Amino acid sequence: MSRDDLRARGLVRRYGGLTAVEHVDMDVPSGQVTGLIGPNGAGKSTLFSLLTGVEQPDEGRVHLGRRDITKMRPDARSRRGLVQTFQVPSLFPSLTVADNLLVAAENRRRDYAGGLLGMGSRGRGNALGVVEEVLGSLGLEDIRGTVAGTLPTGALRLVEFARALCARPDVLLLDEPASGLDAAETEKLSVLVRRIADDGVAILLVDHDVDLVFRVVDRVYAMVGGRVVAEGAPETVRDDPTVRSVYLAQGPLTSQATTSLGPGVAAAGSPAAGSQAMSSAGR
Ligand SMILES: Nc1ncnc2c1ncn2[C@@H]1O[C@H](COP(=O)(O)OP(=O)(O)OP(=O)(O)O)[C@@H](O)[C@H]1O
Repeated sequence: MSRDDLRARGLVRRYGGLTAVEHVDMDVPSGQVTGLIGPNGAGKSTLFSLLTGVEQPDEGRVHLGRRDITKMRPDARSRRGLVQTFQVPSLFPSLTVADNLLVAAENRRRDYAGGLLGMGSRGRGNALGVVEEVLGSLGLEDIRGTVAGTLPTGALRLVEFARALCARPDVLLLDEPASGLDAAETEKLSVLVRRIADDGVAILLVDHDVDLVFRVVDRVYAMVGGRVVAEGAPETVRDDPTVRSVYLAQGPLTSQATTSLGPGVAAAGSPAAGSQAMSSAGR
């Protein structure tokens, strides 16, 4: 196991009589994109919250590298390199794009900051450098001075992605990053996700756009009713009989077909994840 892999074992989360996540094992290795799919209510958001620390499991453990982070709060996980994006972008609406990114860059974990990029010794100057690098690599220079609250959805989502990158993640958890994006924006996002993973970051991609997930990931987990029903290479999971039966109403699960789950299967996201993002936006 690499220093930066994320690993979950035997995770269980119950809400009263309902088991939302039932003995789930998951590996999110560095340098790879790992996908998580499943129909409405499958347990994706709950599992995501167990990985970020927003929720505590009733059973099971979460490890970041060799460190057991099961009891660690979300902000402490973030300082150790486990960074997430939110379904509702968690930006300061009255700050410019560049200032939003600067806040994220300056909040980077201290232990890492003194190392790779010399943040500890050169402080704000290097945070500015990180912001410039991320603005450039995502092609966001033109909107650097735009107030975040005035941006359209597509640009907002890219800035949210940029904010997460400014925190220099080892593990990046992406919650519905393509929600509200058009085809061109989704394509741009998928190229970026792939590039970040190729740079050695461990990425977990949770999205209702099954086509996007199958196109981008190295491995995928499919959840139904709180359990992982299939896992492996995208082509293996796509052909799994249980996965096929769950998605049958959506048409063939080919990497060419547009298989975003329709209204009968998908929802805009769980209330828990949404409220978490909203409260984060109001920091
Ligand atoms: N805070 C909560 N209290 C009670 N039940 C909950 C809570 N959060 C989630 N659930 C239930 O747990 C199950 C899994 O929900 P979850 O939101 O994790 O699924 P999901 O796969 O993310 O769905 P979606 O695709 O709609 O976001 C559902 O039956 C849901 O109603």
